[in-house]
Amino acid sequence: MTEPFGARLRRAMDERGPLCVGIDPHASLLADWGLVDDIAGLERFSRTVVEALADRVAVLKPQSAFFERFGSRGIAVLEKSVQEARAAGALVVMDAKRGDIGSTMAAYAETFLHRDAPLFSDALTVSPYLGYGSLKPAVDLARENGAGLFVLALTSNPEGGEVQHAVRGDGRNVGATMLAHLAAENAGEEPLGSFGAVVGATLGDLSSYDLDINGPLLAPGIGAQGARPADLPAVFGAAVRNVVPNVSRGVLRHGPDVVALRDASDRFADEIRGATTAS
Ligand SMILES: O=C(O)c1cc(=O)[nH]c(=O)n1[C@@H]1O[C@H](COP(=O)(O)O)[C@@H](O)[C@H]1O
Repeated sequence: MTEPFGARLRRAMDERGPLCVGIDPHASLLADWGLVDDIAGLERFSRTVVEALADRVAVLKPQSAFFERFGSRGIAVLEKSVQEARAAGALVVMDAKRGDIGSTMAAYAETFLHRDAPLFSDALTVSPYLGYGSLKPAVDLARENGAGLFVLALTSNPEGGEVQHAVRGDGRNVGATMLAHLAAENAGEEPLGSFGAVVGATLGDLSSYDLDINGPLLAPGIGAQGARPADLPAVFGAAVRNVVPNVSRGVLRHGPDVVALRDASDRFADEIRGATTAS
């Protein structure tokens, strides 16, 4: 049986530190790197990030949208990036934020979470806002294939609150409910469950939430969205040990020089280590 994602992630976090760097080939970043906004530019950008970072960070997170905008050739670049990043030792979280119902959700799951699929990734970001239960085909297939999910619970963007902070009849808000579902999913798993939550590092004090889901907390928002590694202990409290902080533009803007990308990533990794071990 394949080792579950949660166990593989825990080991990677212990060995490499918890930083997740995004592969987000924005048109503006391609321009800053002196690349044309075309398939060759996309290919060069992604290859450079993988070459620079896949052997040192725990997780790389390609943002599918930036590849999809080039159509089938963009998807081919995404496939190659995922495969090369995994071969170099990074875990890959595919950021595609999929969410659908029944057999359609099952097809999305087959796309990213079946071990034989060309886009197989260690984990996938998913949206539970068609109802947490709609994610069941993805949960099941992830379990079968040793993969994981990151479920959008409390997102980093200010607009997220109108859905996620909505209070239900039982007095609990929607985001807290998603965390509770994940805690149930991960119950009894050691050393860490495979079903994570996305919880923005930008959100300030989250002590009113039970973040103890026995699973990873993907924390985007550091760098370009204004959060800093030093904020992590105040935002996450004791759950900081399970936080996978994500930085995309904050690292990528230092390219295309491979050494500069590594230095930027190492600086974030050091700051995160300093902030989270001091807590
Ligand atoms: O699921 C995500 O990764 C995600 C969730 C969220 O709440 N906020 C968020 O910014 N993200 C993603 O994290 C990355 C953040 O990029 P930067 O703001 O450039 O560091 C982007 O790929 C976003 O799509």
